[in-house]
Amino acid sequence: MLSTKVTEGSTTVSVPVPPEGVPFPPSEAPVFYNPHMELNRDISVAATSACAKRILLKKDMELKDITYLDAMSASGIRGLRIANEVGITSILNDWSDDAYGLILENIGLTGVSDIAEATCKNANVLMHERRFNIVDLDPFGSPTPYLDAATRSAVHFLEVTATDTAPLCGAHFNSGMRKYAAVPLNNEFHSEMGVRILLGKIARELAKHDKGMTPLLSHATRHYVRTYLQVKKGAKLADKAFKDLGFLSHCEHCGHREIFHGMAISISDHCSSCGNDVYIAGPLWLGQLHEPQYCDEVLLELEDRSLGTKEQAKKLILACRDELDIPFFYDQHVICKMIGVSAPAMDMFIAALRETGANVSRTHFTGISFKTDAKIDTIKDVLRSL
Ligand SMILES: C[S@@+](CC[C@H](N)C(=O)[O-])C[C@H]1O[C@@H](n2cnc3c(N)ncnc32)[C@H](O)[C@@H]1O
Ligand SMILES: [Zn+2]
Repeated sequence: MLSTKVTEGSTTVSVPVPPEGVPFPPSEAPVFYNPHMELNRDISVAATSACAKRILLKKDMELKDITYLDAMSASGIRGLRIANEVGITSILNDWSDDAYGLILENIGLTGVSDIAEATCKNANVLMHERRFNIVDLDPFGSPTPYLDAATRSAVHFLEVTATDTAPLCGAHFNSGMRKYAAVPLNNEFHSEMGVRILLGKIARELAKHDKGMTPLLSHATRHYVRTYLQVKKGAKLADKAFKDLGFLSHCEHCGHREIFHGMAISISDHCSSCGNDVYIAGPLWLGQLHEPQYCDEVLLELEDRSLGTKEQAKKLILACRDELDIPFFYDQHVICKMIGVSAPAMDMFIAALRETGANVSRTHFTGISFKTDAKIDTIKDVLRSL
């Protein structure tokens, strides 16, 4: 295998050069490496370090005794960065022999053999056999085939990437139904819907193992969703998580949205604002996507490090931290089109909406989106007035 050295953060590993003519990202290359996921990995290093510090606050253990499973390692770059840049023990697993060989080579290259272990197993088998303080899933496409084992294996934290955004966001409806057992809506806030469908699925998988979850940070970036969850054992905590599951209705006629907490509930299929038929999505996670204090911990970690995507990462985490805890956003351009006005500058619009007494924030999802507790009619009145 032709290889080249890449450095991310303070870690250098060997990665394959994809054969000529192989489309990018090179999922057909002997071992996968996607340079466009550096942002994802930079944030993972900072976020996992913040998780490790939280474990140390509660447990009498040393940093190197904390275990982090990189369940689908490929070249090992993610887990090796965690070992090298965070100092906890990484278990680097991949079922491909080519990947396993490269992981062994990279452990030597990075000089972390005292806190790195390579395994070559089906991730599901490994996660059913062993428990880890932190479990990280970074599969091709959907993480759903691994969630039963991962939610069983993760003792303190679970980190998940999903790149199957088309099923999650409603563009591939049947596939989304099969994988997530949830109804998505392919509308202007589908990206947030995708995050909430993924979290809803994880909450239900954790509940099977009598575990509850607290989302610490979740973001939809480019072609993927990434989430960091604190996991806690206890049937009551699992039951509590169910209170954060529910449904959302969306009226495409007037733009009104409504949420319904719980699984055994009755939902009107008529808009309470204009009376037209609504679309209903769910079950979704309706609770928090981010814990502001954790976001601050991650920001501190980012500040202390030399990272290729540092400024981009900080901007993203700040946007997540400052987002209102409301389970949907509005797209300013969609509402403007609905009422036939041109879109005003976002800052001016947000200031004017705040003057009505409403809470308003931007979101990390898109530059033209906002969250608010104002009613749709108030939003429209403000847009008409500008
Ligand atoms: C998206 S890549 C991982 C990328 C890597 N985490 C990174 O940051 O560069 C997915 C990897 O999962 C491996 N894989 C797929 N299914 C697996 C399974 N059931 N068990 C173990 N590894 C698996 C593939 O061989 C591939 O190397
Ligand atoms: Zn309506």
